[in-house]
Amino acid sequence: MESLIGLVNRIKRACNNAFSSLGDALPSVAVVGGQEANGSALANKKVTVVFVLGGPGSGKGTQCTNIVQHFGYTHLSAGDLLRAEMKSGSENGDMIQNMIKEGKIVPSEVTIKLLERAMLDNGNDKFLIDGFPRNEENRAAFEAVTGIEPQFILFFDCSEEEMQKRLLSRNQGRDDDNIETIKKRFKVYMESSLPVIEYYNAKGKVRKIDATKPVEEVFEAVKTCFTPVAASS
Ligand SMILES: Nc1ncnc2c1ncn2[C@@H]1O[C@H](COP(=O)(O)OP(=O)(O)O)[C@@H](O)[C@H]1O
Ligand SMILES: Nc1ccn([C@@H]2O[C@H](COP(=O)(O)OP(=O)(O)O)[C@@H](O)[C@H]2O)c(=O)n1
Ligand SMILES: [Mg+2]
Repeated sequence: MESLIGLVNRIKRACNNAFSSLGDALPSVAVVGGQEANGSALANKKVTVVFVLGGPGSGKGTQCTNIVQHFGYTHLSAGDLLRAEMKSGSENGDMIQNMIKEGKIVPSEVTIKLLERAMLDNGNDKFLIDGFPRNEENRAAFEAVTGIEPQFILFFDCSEEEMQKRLLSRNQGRDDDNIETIKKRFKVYMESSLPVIEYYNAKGKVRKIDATKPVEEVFEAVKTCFTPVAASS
């Protein structure tokens, strides 16, 4: 018997033949992991995603650890995934290392693959995606590839002075926590990442938190963003 995918593709071919004068051919259905998907294996896994955004050193990672403990999400840090990929000896290792050292944003293709794999490999269906999307290319590509619309955006708003102080005393041996790279990261944040936050703000999806306060106070504010969601699910 003809498979569903075969049938869909046959119908599309027929439509393309019939309407070829109308322009681009319709895309074929991709088969991922033996299942039908729209270019992403995630199309078959229903997931809830919260994007955790804010400048370098604003406290994203710290608060994600707290959220995981209280609200059952799985924390995926785009930066951590890229650093692990770099250390794994991947063919993209040198490129990732250079981008991080320069404070630049790694092409979406690489980061999205890592995020997709992490979500598929994890049994949980609720994810905090920390430090992504960091520019318009990240945002548009993630939406196009995965079809995932974030539940909301947690935005840690912090002064540059405070973020710089925190980064310089983070002590995690990171190549990019030096004053030269920090300045570059702040510039990329202002020019490329803030517009993404503004994009979601216009859609009413941003929960803004004053992140200059001490960790415990920030978490009190964070809790108010999650409690209604947790109670209703
Ligand atoms: N509210 C806070 N007040 C003071 N220091 C903080 C606060 N939140 C995080 N830190 C510290 O600042 C540094 C950066 O925090 P981190 O969570 O790694 O930020 P991000 O992931 O946004 O870069 C870490 O050393 C962390 O312990
Ligand atoms: N979506 C992302 C996230 C991080 N990165 C790279 O990884 C670096 C560190 O990101 P991070 O999220 O770990 O940094 P913090 O904001 O936590 O300090 C960034 O400066 C980028 O070079 C990226 O290219 N694309
Ligand atoms: Mg971080």
